Amino acid sequence: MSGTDAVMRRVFAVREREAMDAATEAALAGLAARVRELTEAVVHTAVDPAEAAAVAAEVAALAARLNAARRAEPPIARIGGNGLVRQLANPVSGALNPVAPPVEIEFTPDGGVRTAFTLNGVYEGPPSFVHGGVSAMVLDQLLGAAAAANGTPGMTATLELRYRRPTPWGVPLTATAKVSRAEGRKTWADAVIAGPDGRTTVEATAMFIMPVGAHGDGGSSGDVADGDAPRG
Ligand SMILES: CCCCCCCCCCCCCC(=O)SCCNC(=O)CCNC(=O)[C@H](O)C(C)(C)COP(=O)(O)OP(=O)(O)OC[C@H]1O[C@@H](n2cnc3c(N)ncnc32)[C@H](O)[C@@H]1OP(=O)(O)O
Repeated sequence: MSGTDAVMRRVFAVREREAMDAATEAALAGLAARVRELTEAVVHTAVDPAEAAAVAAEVAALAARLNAARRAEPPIARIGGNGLVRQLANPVSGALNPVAPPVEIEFTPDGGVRTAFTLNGVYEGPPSFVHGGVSAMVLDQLLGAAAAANGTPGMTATLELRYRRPTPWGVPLTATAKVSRAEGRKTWADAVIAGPDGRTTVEATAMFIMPVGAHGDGGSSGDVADGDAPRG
């Protein structure tokens, strides 16, 4: 087990969960993608009530088929080649979670993280624009990934959002995050979401705290990953 692997497991108390083979993961990712399409269709559909009721009955039957064999907990945690925990069913980035857009996070050469994504009408808040809580969720995840990429993962202690202008849905968005400071168990990071014109729509600052004991020494140090810091 790598140093980062061990720290991430302690920080997030990742328990061993039932292993998932690649074929199952691919099949469930495909299922989640179809359910995302279904969700979008439900939000936009204009079919008549009888048709909506008929489809609801079919969806209930499909849920019953899936529930015929259940895991006790969502599938989690694969440690990626970069040393970061990949949550397969994370609600922001998990390919196996239909609620997730999903937002795919990549590492940047400067030690930060970035993502390019498009949110559809499922995530609408004000008419034509993304719900502010959805932007916060995406930014929390991205900021957390930046803290982890810095080798100083933790729990979100504070998350401050500044909504500069509305974030449109249905168009390509980008978001970036980077750690600004790490002291002891605390790590601060900044992030922005930008619209297709490159203008910032939301800014965020977060502080993450590594829980006591996560480092295995009472949590007094911020250099959690030592020489094994995850970098993309
Ligand atoms: C499986 C995992 C996958 C991960 C994938 C990678 C990407 C991850 C992406 C994840 C993204 C999503 C991530 C999520 O969704 S994380 C989920 C959302 N966050 C939480 O649920 C956190 C809940 N809170 C806690 O667990 C504890 O309160 C924590 C751990 C935060 C601190 O409890 P602890 O007992 O350790 O604290 P302490 O009392 O010893 O205080 C220590 C110091 O900290 C200061 N302080 C404390 N709290 C706050 C506060 N709220 N604001 C400002 N300051 C605070 C305090 O004054 C003191 O300062 P000082 O006196 O020393 O100066």
